[in-house]
Amino acid sequence: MTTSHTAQIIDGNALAAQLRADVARRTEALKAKGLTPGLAVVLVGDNPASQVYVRNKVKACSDAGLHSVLEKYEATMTEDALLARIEALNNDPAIHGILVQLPLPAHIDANKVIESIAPAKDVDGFHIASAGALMVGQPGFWPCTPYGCMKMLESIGYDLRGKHAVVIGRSNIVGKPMAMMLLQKNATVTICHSATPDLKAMTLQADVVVAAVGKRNVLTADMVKPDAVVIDVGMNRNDEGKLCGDVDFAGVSTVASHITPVPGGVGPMTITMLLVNTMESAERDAAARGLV
Ligand SMILES: Nc1nc2c(c(=O)[nH]1)N[C@@H](CN(C=O)c1ccc(C(=O)N[C@@H](CCC(=O)O)C(=O)O)cc1)CN2
Repeated sequence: MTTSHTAQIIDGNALAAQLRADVARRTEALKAKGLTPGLAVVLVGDNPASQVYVRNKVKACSDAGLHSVLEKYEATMTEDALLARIEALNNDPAIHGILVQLPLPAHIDANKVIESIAPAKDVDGFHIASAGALMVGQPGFWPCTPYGCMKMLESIGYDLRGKHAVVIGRSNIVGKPMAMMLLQKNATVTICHSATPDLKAMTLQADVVVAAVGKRNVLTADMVKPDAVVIDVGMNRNDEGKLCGDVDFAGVSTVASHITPVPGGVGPMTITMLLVNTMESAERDAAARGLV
């Protein structure tokens, strides 16, 4: 007799809705004390995907009751002009979070721009001060995508202590901070990347796999230990043009205990954690002003 196994899906849309409802409640509480959380979203250029993301961020703010401003600039904007705008937002008391949508046009140094954001308003968590704070376990903003992955693990009551987590991908905004967050929860962490000689040998030892490479079918069923938890951060298009992740979802679902889908998994959590970080920033401001 054969038994078929299907992993439980961790539904990013449902979890995002719960977290956004909590942000909305906290926003109301802050407004009652006279402070409205505010987010500035800065877009330079006309990248079509970026236009959709910034629209979604502004809408998410308005749905949760946060104030937001969308600053859109031509692709020809100079780096100096952008730095001047960020300086103004750093000094604007109505703004608790600043995000500059990436990618930026090639003539602008993205690192320089990110480093110009005041760490206290770095709700994307991309500033070196935020990365350093995460590394040493100090308070600071965590980058939204890996932070969302941690919330997904928390949502299934997963205890990372003593577990082996394998992160595939070493980007500054997902892979590296993801590894630090898992380590902070006492997992044993392995980071794999394009120069890892035998990826399968690593993933077969993993209790948790986070795939964040940006390449289809990086993780297939034969590479997964039975009952592992699989988090898919990838966003790719298949041959039919349909959105898909880095993981062979159908195959891996027959082996894993839990899995995140694409779309509807990590993606919706990214914008949600941006709201959470903006709310935290506003709450810190309220505390500093003696309002709470
Ligand atoms: N300043 C930033 N720039 C960029 C970030 C970021 O976090 N901060 N991340 C990405 C883009 N991004 C948000 O900006 C983002 C990407 C994808 C999703 C999402 O919800 N994906 C959905 C599918 C959407 C679709 O159907 O196309 C999903 O996976 O379910 C949200 C945000 C680069 N730039």
